[in-house]
Amino acid sequence: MKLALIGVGQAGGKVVDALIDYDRRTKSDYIVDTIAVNTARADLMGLRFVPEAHQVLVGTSRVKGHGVGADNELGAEVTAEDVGDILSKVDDLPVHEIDAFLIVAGLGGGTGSGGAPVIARELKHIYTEPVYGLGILPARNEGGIYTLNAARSLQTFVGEVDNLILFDNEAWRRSGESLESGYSEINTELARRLGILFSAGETDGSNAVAESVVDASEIINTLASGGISTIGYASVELDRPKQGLFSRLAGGPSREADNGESMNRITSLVRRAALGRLTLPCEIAGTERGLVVVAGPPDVLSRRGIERARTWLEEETGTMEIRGGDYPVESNFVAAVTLLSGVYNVPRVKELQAVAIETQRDMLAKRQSSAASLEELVDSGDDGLEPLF
Ligand SMILES: Nc1nc2c(ncn2[C@@H]2O[C@H](COP(=O)(O)OP(=O)(O)OP(=O)(O)O)[C@@H](O)[C@H]2O)c(=O)[nH]1
Repeated sequence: MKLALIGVGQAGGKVVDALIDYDRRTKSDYIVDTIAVNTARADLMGLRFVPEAHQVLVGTSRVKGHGVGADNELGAEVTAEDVGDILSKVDDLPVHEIDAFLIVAGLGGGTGSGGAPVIARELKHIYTEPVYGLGILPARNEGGIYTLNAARSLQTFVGEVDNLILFDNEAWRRSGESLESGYSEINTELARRLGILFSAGETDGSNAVAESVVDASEIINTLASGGISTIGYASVELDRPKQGLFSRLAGGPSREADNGESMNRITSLVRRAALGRLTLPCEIAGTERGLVVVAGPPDVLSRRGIERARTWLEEETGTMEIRGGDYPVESNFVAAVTLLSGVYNVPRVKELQAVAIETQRDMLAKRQSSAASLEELVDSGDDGLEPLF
């Protein structure tokens, strides 16, 4: 499946960088083009793979290239004011080659959290291709304002995109790591999941052994549930010599994969992917739609294994809309990716909303009490001075 990526804010840009890096190293080739949008000049300069010509600095007349300091209302305003500059960059992309847009942003800050929904709304207005979001939730220890931003942005963003894939930093952070090296590792994990999912939909059918390959329409139909999605992943190394890193297969041996070992490997991988650490932890029962992709060398891609895993996921989620297929690649591992779309039972989102309501109430109370204190202070110094105006 071919995508145009738009990274908004610092996290958005860095994650897009990580996705491009994975795409190039593995030759998965699902990214057609990229754009990075920011209010901070320094963040754009830090990008490694999004070329300068594809970068848009917004809000210069208001924030002079210094960012919006976690003020997501300001992030939304300046993005809306300069959205013409972003749209003219999108206009330069080969849109006829893409299947969808993916807008990537951290939802806890100001630029990505405020700007991403604005860009989504404009793209949906102009283009017929689906517009998906990839939103990153802040970790708990980032503080109230990040939580409040994320809760508000989530509500707006999910309403503007065709589907919002979420990644929760809280579920992925590890103690004892510096913030930067921690982010770099989790961005790579995220890139691997999206890389396998979206490049699976890129298999062109020329492959003689690819009998049940996933295609772009299956990904689009799965995401068509709307709402929020989460992605699971599990992999196992094969006991055989390494072959390349992860390159697409062109032709290959005939399929002799339906033996018990290959079948069991696949069913156990899919269970681990769906029940292990998801990009957004949630209860999988009640999921609206799902997709299972199993990637690996064709001689171990058991179709019966994938079918069994698909049926298992139908039972676990309680929906009949589980699609499944394989993705033949040269590798010395087998990997399963599960895309669960339209998930509702998400404790973290409920928690974010509850904390955000409390933070908003606290902020309002503090604002009122500061206003009262200031009035008291000024009044107490009543020395007969006339106010200026
Ligand atoms: N996974 C991941 N999350 C990140 C990364 N960098 C920042 N974040 C998260 O993204 C959130 C938003 O931060 P930024 O992207 O820096 O904020 P911004 O959108 O640039 O907005 P302002 O800095 O306020 O202008 C933070 O709360 C972090 O949770 C990253 O490299 N990877």
